[in-house]
Amino acid sequence: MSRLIVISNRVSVPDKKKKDGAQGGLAVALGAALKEHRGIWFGWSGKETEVFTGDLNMQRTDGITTATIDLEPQDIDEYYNGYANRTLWPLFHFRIDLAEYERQFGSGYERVNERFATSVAPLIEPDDLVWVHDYHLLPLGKMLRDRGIKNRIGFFLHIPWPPTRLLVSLPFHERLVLTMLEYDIIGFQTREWLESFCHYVEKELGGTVDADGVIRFEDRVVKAQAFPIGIDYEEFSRAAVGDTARSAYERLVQSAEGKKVLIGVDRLDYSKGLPDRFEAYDRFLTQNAESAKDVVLLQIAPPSREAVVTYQEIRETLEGLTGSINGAHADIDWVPIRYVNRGYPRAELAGFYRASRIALVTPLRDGMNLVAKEYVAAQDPEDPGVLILSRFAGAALQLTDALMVNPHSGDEVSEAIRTALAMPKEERIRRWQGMIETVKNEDVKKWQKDFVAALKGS
Ligand SMILES: O=P(O)(O)OC[C@H]1O[C@H](O[C@H]2O[C@H](CO)[C@@H](O)[C@H](O)[C@H]2O)[C@H](O)[C@@H](O)[C@@H]1O
Ligand SMILES: O=c1ccn([C@@H]2O[C@H](COP(=O)(O)OP(=O)(O)O)[C@@H](O)[C@H]2O)c(=O)[nH]1
Repeated sequence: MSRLIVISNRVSVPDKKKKDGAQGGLAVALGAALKEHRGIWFGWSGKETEVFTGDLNMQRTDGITTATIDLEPQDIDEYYNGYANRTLWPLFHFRIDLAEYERQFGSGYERVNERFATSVAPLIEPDDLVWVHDYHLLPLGKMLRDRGIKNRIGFFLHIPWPPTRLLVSLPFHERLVLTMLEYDIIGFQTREWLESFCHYVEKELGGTVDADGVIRFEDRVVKAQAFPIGIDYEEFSRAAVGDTARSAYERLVQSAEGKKVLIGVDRLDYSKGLPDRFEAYDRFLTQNAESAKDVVLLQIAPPSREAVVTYQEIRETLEGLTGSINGAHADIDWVPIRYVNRGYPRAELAGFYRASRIALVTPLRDGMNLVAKEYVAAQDPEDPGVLILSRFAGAALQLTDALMVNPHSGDEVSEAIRTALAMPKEERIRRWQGMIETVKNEDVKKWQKDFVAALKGS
């Protein structure tokens, strides 16, 4: 079997003993995928160094070999906080109002991608398959080609691909997309993002795309395809009935004192639609005063990308909203929102999910959203809860039995909460059965198997 060289910005082997567990979906999925293959996971250590040396730190953790490099403060500022998270992330999540186009972000992004290429190239052997991940590393394939790497190289985008009319607002958009045509295969989470990419290639670059997603541009032939990512169903459903999950379940059930729990679990990110969600819940409490005290919202929101101002602002907004909603509705023995600014290990989350009658997964845009799938996987088949899901999450294309909402509409979300609370058990079971098959069958193992097969060209 060929070795797999996985390259992503963040390298973080899921550590069962770690207390916070808030790695984000990409790290969780790649940890699971790499356990299936021999190979190396390469990327940034998450640490700073005064002067970039390119020294590799190789480690073997939990059956996975990792190779990491440290970056200079200026690199982190311009590449990770800058171009990746102040330019591409907002633009790709349809927030051109938040996207910042600073020239030094672009040059920092290219410099760090060059540094990645120089450091990882010597690790690549002739038969290896190379798999690059996410918006931090769009041009890496081209930089590896420039260093003589002839291996099959694939790229997977974990976030949405924006419509052409938005993407063209990015200075040098053509140059960036042209570098992507050096990959052999490009994967997207959904058909929608795939189609947007193909539209750009045809309209802006003048390339051709055939019915199988084969793109032709000058001398390049690249295959583009959708590969919806899943969770490690086997591991997660095992964890969901383990001791940690059971005590987390008990803890939440006891503290809820008979109230129905609504749960949200999201990195503190403006793309997750948290202010709209809180406002919709506020509306629900106001419009349903008689049943308001029968519910409680638990929002777990670990801080994310804290050096970026828009992330500091979303934190302030939510603190203000939580205070005003709790102030307006609370009583001496009841607080409507439990807002928790920390992360929990997934085994604990599994218990919290199972103890919750409703999950509110209402991002304004999301590449996939693994929390939605984890919620479904953690339910009691005899008495499952209801998933309220944004139609703008990648997961909505697969979990069609969820209660689908427009997250921008407070009325719709408030109404969905009412419907979910009143939903008869038979309907909850029927909807859950529709979703669990997808979560189980289209899991992370299938995702990595399908992508690797396409990467091999088989
Ligand atoms: O590494 P961070 O900056 O802390 O951010 C965490 C990850 O966020 C994004 O996750 C995406 O990937 C998930 C799995 O495919 C997907 O379900 C979700 O919709 C995406 O938002 C980001 O794309 C990752 O690179 C980050 O590591
Ligand atoms: O306190 C937390 C919050 C989140 N997560 C995990 O982080 C991932 C979030 O992935 P998702 O695709 O929903 O969103 P992302 O953060 O990657 O945008 C899921 O596996 C969650 O279980 C976690 O382990 N602990």
